[in-house]
Amino acid sequence: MTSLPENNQSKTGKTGQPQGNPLFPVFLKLNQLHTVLIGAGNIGLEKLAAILQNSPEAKVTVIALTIIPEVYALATESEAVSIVQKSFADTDLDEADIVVAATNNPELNDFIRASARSRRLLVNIADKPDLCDFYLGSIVQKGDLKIAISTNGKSPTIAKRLKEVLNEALPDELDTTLQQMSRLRDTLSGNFADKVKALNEITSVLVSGQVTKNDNNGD
Ligand SMILES: C[C@@]1(CC(=O)O)C2=NC(=C\c3[nH]c(c(CCC(=O)O)c3CC(=O)O)Cc3[nH]c(c(CC(=O)O)c3CCC(=O)O)/C=C3\N/C(=C\2)[C@@H](CCC(=O)O)[C@]3(C)CC(=O)O)/[C@H]1CCC(=O)O
Ligand SMILES: NC(=O)c1ccc[n+]([C@@H]2O[C@H](COP(=O)([O-])OP(=O)(O)OC[C@H]3O[C@@H](n4cnc5c(N)ncnc54)[C@H](O)[C@@H]3O)[C@@H](O)[C@H]2O)c1
Repeated sequence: MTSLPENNQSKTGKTGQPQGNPLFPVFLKLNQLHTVLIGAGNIGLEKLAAILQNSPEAKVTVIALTIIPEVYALATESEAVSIVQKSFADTDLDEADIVVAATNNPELNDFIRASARSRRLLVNIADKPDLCDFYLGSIVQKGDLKIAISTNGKSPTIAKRLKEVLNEALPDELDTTLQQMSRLRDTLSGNFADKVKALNEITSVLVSGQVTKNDNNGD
């Protein structure tokens, strides 16, 4: 992707590491967690679609006063999604593990955030960075490979464009390589350090630069 004009050089911090996005990425098993999604308009639909595209078996309860037909249609594709047509109440979070809100009411958003935090639940209020404990990312997927992109909220549009660039650039064969490596990993014997060494030697052809010291720590 080409830079826009006046692109500044990235800064580095005290440790020499690049400064910038301080968010810590994680990959959640939403089929084992209960997501409560409040709001079922266009933005609620986008969030539900993003959840189900990534985690088709995600357990989601959608709570909203009005529900657009597309949300019903999407919900029928998954047994783990249920829809409750009602006004949001604090107790709707009693069984929740994680909360995503997409309502058109700023006071309600504040109330949902307060309800979630009082239960120590992580909450995302769509498009309201100040109210979020976490952001949704733009996702590139090739089989078992998944890359999540965040711009630290600076430009979701760039996250989306970068996803498109990477989707084009990454070969579909990458997943074949992943499956082969997974099988090979299962067949390797010896101690942990030997296995890590073997796996790094086999994959060294994938990178043009030198093997770094971190390649041997097995994390
Ligand atoms: C990645 C993605 C994931 C997803 O939502 O699934 C995502 N937004 C996507 C698209 C998108 N969102 C918006 C546009 C219109 C263009 C524009 O405004 O830029 C487009 C582009 C489009 O639709 O074309 C509107 C928007 N979004 C936020 C604000 C508020 C603000 O910035 O202050 C406003 C203005 C609202 C207004 O003006 O009222 C905020 C957030 N949006 C985030 C995620 C989080 C930061 C992620 C990061 O760190 O980069 C964060 C902070 C919180 C959150 O919502 O989680 C998804 C890409 C899907 C894909 O890959 O295709
Ligand atoms: N639609 C867009 O393209 C867009 C783009 C950027 C930002 N936004 C913002 O995102 C927010 C959501 O947008 P939208 O288009 O999905 O709105 P929407 O009006 O279509 O949907 C809002 C949802 O919130 C629900 N809701 C409201 N009060 C409720 C309550 N007390 N209890 C339960 N549910 C309740 C409604 O029933 C509805 O399902 C808005 O604040 C909007 O300004 C929308």
